[in-house]
Amino acid sequence: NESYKSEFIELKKWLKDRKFEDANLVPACFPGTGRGLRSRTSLQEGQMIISLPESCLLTTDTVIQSSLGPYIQKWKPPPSPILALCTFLVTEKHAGVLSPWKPYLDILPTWYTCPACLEPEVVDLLPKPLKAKAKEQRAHVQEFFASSRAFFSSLQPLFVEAVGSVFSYSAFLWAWCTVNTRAVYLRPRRHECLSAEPDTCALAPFLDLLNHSPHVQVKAAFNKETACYEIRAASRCRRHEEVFICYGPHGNRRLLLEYGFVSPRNPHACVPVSREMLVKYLPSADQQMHKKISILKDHGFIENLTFGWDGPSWRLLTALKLLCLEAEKFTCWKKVLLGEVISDINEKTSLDIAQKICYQFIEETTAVLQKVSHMKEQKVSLINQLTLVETLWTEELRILKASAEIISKLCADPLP
Ligand SMILES: C[S@@+](CC[C@H](N)C(=O)[O-])C[C@H]1O[C@@H](n2cnc3c(N)ncnc32)[C@H](O)[C@@H]1O
Repeated sequence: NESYKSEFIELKKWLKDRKFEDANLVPACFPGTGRGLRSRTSLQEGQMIISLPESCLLTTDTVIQSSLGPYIQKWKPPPSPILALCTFLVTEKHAGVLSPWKPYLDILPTWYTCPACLEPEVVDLLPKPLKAKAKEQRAHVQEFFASSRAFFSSLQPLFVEAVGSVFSYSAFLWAWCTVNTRAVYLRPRRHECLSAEPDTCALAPFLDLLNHSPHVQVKAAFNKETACYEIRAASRCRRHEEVFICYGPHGNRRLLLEYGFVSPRNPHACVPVSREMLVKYLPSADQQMHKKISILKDHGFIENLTFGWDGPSWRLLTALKLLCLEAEKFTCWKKVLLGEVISDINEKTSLDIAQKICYQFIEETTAVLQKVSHMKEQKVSLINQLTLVETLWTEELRILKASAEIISKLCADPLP
């Protein structure tokens, strides 16, 4: 239980002043998921989990009505909605005790584990496609910061200190991560003084203490009639247990990229197979290989080929069956895409290749895990970041092992 902590007592008072009171949800620290909210009572399907009045939400309306408003209205080209929110967070954090948002700012994390915040040597340990996206994210935030500097300079009259010291890269990165990992979605709004990019983010104090579970369902939206952001349970929650919401049916790579965490036993998690890996174990002398690959491309079968908890995906097996088609059966390619069995040999060869790919992945994953474990011993300061990466790979190894077992069964009895 964390509700006795002074920052939560202050937050509760602040929320009460804004017409929000909740006796059921209690901030607490949970093994595995960290800080979140616990329910004092059991929650039934359809029951309201939380209903947060509009007066508690931090949106671009809040920013425009603040002392930043006139500066935003003057600035050309108009700042984006995200820039407005980030600027507000940095400004209010800097204001300290003078900020009316202090009780909320005080419960925000002081650091994040989004890829943009990870050390380059940790990013290097990520799976290749995720590594590329992590680098893109970092480059995006750096470029966003660099291109916003002139706007920050225009705010100098609001500060005693040099704006450069208030709007440092680390302060901006913190604000960007706060918005990106915690904001809820609101229907797009439009302000003439902001750019045309979608203005859909709102920070929702207290409500944003709810952690994600891929196993729950909720209904969340702003209710115009009650003027509250409401979340209703779509599945049951037992009393005294952590209350979860679902951020979306995301796999672990996406959760890490967007929110900086990984969900163990995530049913949406999978291990993707790249194009290079798909063809690696095929006979190189196949004259029809180019044609086969262009058929796969034309029919959208080259992306999203995965190993999952329940084995190689249907798409992966179908792509492999087409790539393994014997020369004399090539004309049957349409039937393959429709899921028809062409021959025993085609079924067997494609499964063999799926197995080889899976075994290679298992080997590679085990090697990375060893490297991470080594680094954890040597770089103690990076332990949190390394543990995150380790959890991702450990989950992927579990998925691959589950897939390998299923393939072995299918190999023993390909046409049950
Ligand atoms: C909206 S906040 C939820 C509250 C947050 N745990 C806190 O203490 O402020 C979202 C962040 O919580 C963490 N989180 C959410 N669900 C999680 C989970 N199932 N496991 C671990 N961390 C989780 C991630 O850091 C994520 O970026």
